[in-house]
Amino acid sequence: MNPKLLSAAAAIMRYVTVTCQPEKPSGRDRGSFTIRSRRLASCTTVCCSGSEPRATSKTGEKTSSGGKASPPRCNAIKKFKLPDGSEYYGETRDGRICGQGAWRSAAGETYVGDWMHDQFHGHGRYTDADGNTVEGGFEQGVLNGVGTYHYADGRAEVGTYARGVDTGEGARSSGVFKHAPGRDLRTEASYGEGARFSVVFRLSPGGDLRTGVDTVGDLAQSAPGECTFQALCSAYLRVGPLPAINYGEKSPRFRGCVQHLQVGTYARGVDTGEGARWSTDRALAWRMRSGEVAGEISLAEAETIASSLGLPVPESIYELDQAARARLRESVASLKEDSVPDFDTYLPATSLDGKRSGALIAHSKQPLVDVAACDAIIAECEARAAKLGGWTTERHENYPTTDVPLQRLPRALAWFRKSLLPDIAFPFLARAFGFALPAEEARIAFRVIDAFVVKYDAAAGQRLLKPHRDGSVFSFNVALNDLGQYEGGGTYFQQLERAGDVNGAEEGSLRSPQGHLLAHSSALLHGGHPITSGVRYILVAFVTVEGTYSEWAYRFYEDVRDRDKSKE
Ligand SMILES: O=C(O)CCC(=O)C(=O)O
Ligand SMILES: [Fe+2]
Repeated sequence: MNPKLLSAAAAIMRYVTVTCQPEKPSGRDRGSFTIRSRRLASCTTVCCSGSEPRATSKTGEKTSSGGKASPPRCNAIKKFKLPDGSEYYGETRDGRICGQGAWRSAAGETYVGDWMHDQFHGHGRYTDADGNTVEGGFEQGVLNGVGTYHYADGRAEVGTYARGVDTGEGARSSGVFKHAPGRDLRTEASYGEGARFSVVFRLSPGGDLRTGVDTVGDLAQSAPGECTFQALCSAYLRVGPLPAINYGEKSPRFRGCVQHLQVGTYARGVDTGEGARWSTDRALAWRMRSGEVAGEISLAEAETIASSLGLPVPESIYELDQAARARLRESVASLKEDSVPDFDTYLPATSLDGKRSGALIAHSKQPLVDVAACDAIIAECEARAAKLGGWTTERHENYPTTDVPLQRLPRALAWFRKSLLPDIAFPFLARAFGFALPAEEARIAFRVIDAFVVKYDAAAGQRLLKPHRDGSVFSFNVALNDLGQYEGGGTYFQQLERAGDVNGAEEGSLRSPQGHLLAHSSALLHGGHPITSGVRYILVAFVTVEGTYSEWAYRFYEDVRDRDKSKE
């Protein structure tokens, strides 16, 4: 991601001195930027009124954690548009960007923080259009010093970065990678419990891209030297096997997330010291050395690395805050084993030790999410799709859905973390699958690894989702619109179809009215039943359980899958 910083800063550099059209200085109007930096806010209101020069930051904080420059003196707050459609709001000096300010590109990237000579310089936070964020010290447009990455898929990394590691032509622009021949591009991915692999993209001196699975060391695929991220991913996907995944069957029946593939060390601003990386669910951690994964480590070791860098363990984008966690703990503790469940169950099963029984599918009898919340999510999705070029169709391996990931929907994501997970979905999972879980504490040990809104449209785009198994332990979906808005549809389960119409399931499909929640073991063969008219929206989430239970999760998944397959 960081090479983008270079091109972004360079683009500004080219335009700002020549063409910027400053609007009336206005110290308080922050335009439409989301300004997250407290320092910026204090600067705009306190330090930089009119043309008063500013000697030091009012907060007394260091200007940069990596850059050595003394704090620049600003002389005006300006807001302007650049010819490429990007916008800047903040301090300037002699017609150049200098001091503190916020920038947003037409594609949706943002940078909030310190600037000098039209470049990111000092302390700042850059977010690319996919929601990947890096926060730390910058020097002349590249990350320098200590920094924290938050990847859009939820993984995070801390490390020490230094300038001057020139790896050639590395640059990422609008999803296109240009590579220096001979340079290795390494990616690695996590597919939930015990399911991980890494993959290398290697360029031959002739510029061909070769991809392969790291553990196999066999670089089999070749593609042109310049390709999109998607092409990188599909090049990998054609290479095929998921070496450590061992879910027993190869795709195409496995639905995982292409999004989990991340390109690492590939351009300037490379991390040069020791760092740590975490998986999305924070169940796994790796030691990072000079931008390379240097082996898996315990969570405690990763925490030690972070604190030696003076950084906290990065929070997961799906993490519950303290208050939400306390509510969840309380509501799960008060669950009564013998009360009548307010959900229908399907596919009876026993726990792995055979001592408790329950079911693998649970469907709420009542709406659990109110109409306003459902409508707001659909509206946010459609607004975002209209503004930023549509729904994604390529995030999931083999079984893509037309979806928008929740990290691109800030309001929906906040609601999901603060309300849906702790107050509705996790208690529901605890209740429905408590029989299968290996310990009491496991009832509050759920972790989301991916969440997104899917749109099925009978007239255009996706009408159905073919049978598959998800790459998580439990999956749930919330029906976001009313049954009257489409015909057909619903969540299909092969076993329900085989068993005949169980409990109102038609052709094996459970049709949920708006606001209802349907949760199931991810290992069941299931899909999106075809819709024949209208539009269907659902919110889908893939859930694992905390690392302590990974052994259990692995066995549970295999057990369900094997029994499911034996019924095929
Ligand atoms: O359409 C449905 O109800 C199922 C969706 C699903 O299985 C998925 O997105 O993985
Ligand atoms: Fe699924």
